[in-house]
Amino acid sequence: MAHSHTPVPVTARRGGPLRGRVRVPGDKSISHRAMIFGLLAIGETTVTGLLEGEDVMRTAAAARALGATVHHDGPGSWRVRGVGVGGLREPAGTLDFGNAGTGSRLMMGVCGSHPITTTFDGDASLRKRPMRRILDPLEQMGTVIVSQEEGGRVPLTLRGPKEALPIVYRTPVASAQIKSAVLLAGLAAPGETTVIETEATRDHTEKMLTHFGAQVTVSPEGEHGRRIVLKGQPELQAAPIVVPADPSSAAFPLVAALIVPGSDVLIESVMTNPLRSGLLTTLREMGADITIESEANEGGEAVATLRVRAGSLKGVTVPPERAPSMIDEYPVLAVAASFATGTTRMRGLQELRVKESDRLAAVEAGLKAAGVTCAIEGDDLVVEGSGGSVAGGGTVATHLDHRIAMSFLVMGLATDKPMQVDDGAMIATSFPSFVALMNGLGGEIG
Ligand SMILES: O=C(O)C1=C[C@@H](OP(=O)(O)O)[C@@H](O)[C@H](O)C1
Ligand SMILES: C=C(OP(=O)(O)O)C(=O)O
Repeated sequence: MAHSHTPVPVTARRGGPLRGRVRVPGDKSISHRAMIFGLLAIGETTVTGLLEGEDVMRTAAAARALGATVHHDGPGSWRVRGVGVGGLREPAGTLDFGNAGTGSRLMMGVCGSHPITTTFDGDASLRKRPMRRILDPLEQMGTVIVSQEEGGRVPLTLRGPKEALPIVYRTPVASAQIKSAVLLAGLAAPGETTVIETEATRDHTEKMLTHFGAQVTVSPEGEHGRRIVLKGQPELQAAPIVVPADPSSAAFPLVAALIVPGSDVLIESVMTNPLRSGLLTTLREMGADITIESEANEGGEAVATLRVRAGSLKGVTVPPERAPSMIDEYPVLAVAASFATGTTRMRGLQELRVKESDRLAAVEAGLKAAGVTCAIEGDDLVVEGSGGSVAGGGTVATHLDHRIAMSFLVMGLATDKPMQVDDGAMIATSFPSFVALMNGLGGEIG
């Protein structure tokens, strides 16, 4: 599959304070799931606020290939007419998920429990990411792995059983993608499918299963975990979906406003689901000036308008059990930590090694390119804060990783010398309007 693109270098430089009011695009996790639930429901699902990033568009294309009718009515507004659980059509070609771990892994769960053969592929980043974590439970449910690249990588082909077996599955690592793949596979199985997680991860799949009429029970498991039980073979009924603004995207203007002196920014209606809010907790512990201007509910999720003002930050230790609730925000937290006074230790980051890039290594290299002292110690990242002034001036290798690109562009808005990233093309996977939005606040990115 041809995936080469011409790298687009992008530079960020320090200018005046950031000022204004913004709303970031719809949540990526919920947007993928909107397409997937739309496909699996009977009737027409309407979606508003959908993230129209490349990752979600891949999931929309896969939903079409599996039999859904997908209409785009206007910005963020979509309609999906589904085929129902059990009704998937065997796709004519390979399902190409590009850069998207979430889309590919959740769809493996969907397809793997249906009696069809499906081939999954993606870009050079996705081809490096571990899929065994999805294939293992699927094999227990009766899926045949027809072919796979070494170590369970894409391209890979699945053949689903006539009727999937329900399982009880304890996720080996804290991962909403594993949990969701097993629950989505369990939809096609008779009886109860159970997922047990030791650390609670984002709960969008459970909430949307309930919203679409499935029977799901969630109970606590140990100190931080959950047990989720799904009754299989429900008839999912189409239901409207309102996608709230993505806290993982909001993290970029948020951290930028904290580190660019004199900034005062309002970020509208950001989803504050506690399983996604670890960054807010951590930044507040660091002394960040973040206040809530208003609170509301959008599509069953709490949202809040955040007012963020620049100010001094202090280093903190981030406990490992907080990782699931801020997993994608560590790169930009490391940027904030570079400007803080004192040391920030982020503990238990092993999962960062298997994201779009090895984010532990990419963050360490980027911080060093900017003149920041940092180290990886086991699974921890330790950043020595500069107390406010960071040299910058380096070029950061982004390794096809949108969050690495955006994090170091945010950094460049506050460093003494500009920061360049080698390729900004992947920003379009999750936040296509990033550069325009940041520049609208007064940033100098281009
Ligand atoms: O379920 C989801 O929507 C996601 C789960 C997380 O991945 P893991 O499940 O691999 O931790 C996260 O990093 C990803 O961006 C989105
Ligand atoms: C890890 C991420 O996404 P995915 O796993 O869907 O590629 C992310 O968006 O930071």
